[in-house]
Amino acid sequence: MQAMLSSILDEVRPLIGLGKVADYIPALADVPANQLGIAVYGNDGSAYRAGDADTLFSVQSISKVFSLVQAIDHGGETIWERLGHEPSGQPFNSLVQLEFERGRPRNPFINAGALVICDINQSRFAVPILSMRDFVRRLSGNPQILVNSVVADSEAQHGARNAAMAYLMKSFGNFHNDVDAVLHSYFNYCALQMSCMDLAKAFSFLANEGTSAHSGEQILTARQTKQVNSIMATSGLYDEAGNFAYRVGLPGKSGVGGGIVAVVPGQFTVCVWSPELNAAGNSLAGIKALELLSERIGWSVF
Ligand SMILES: NC(=O)CC[C@H](N)C(=O)O
Repeated sequence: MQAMLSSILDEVRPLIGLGKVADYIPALADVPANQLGIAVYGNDGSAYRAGDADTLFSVQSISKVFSLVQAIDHGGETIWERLGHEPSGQPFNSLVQLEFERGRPRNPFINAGALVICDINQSRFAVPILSMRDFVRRLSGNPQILVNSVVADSEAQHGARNAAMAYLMKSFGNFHNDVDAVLHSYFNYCALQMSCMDLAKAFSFLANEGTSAHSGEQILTARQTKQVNSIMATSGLYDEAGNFAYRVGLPGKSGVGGGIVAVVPGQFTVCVWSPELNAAGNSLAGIKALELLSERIGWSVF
């Protein structure tokens, strides 16, 4: 595995320069584009890493999985009264479908759906940002994980589109808390800083029927785990979810910080990071690395 990860990084490195680092959040535009890392965490506790696997980066939309798991943990099936679990076929920050569908987002991994999930969590936790931080620390086994407030503030200053989605949903009665308060939480969740290894460990319960492979803690039931993985497989990469299924064939979740986490159920989780994105806002070299990995291990969920 170790040799395989190093050779995959060597093969995808030439793609650096062909994508574009996210710049609509100004603090992300400063991230050096030539970084590349990969980490694997096995259900047997084995850990493998190559490249910049321990460098911290902004998790961005990967945090949408943590928010969803918190909401399921509290509300179970009732959360689906507020949003769907269908692919959207639209960019992650699209407003068009939301108007047509009367403020009910297609799924929890596009921004509108994540904002509804954050609204649900806002009603539950006294200090939602601290609850999230502690949850992620527990999931990853790393008590040092922090939010980068420079990134959160930078996004808040350029957050008009997310605010528009939240207000549109409020106009349809599908948003219960103060919009600014929920946006503040959402931007802070997105600005969590983690490494590939932190994220691979944090997602390990999704490869292990709901139980964290490193702590033994049950996070979700096996049935809920199947459900979260299925939404990752159908919507984790927005309007590129079909292409990701076709090329990689694993449940995955991306973020505009350039990270992608993928789950090999029953075996391991993998996180790859390369900051340059393709037109859909997903890591260009990251997708290629995962495609090579799934080919080499000869395994996919399809
Ligand atoms: N796809 C992403 O990672 C988007 C997250 C980003 N914080 C936003 O709301 O636009």
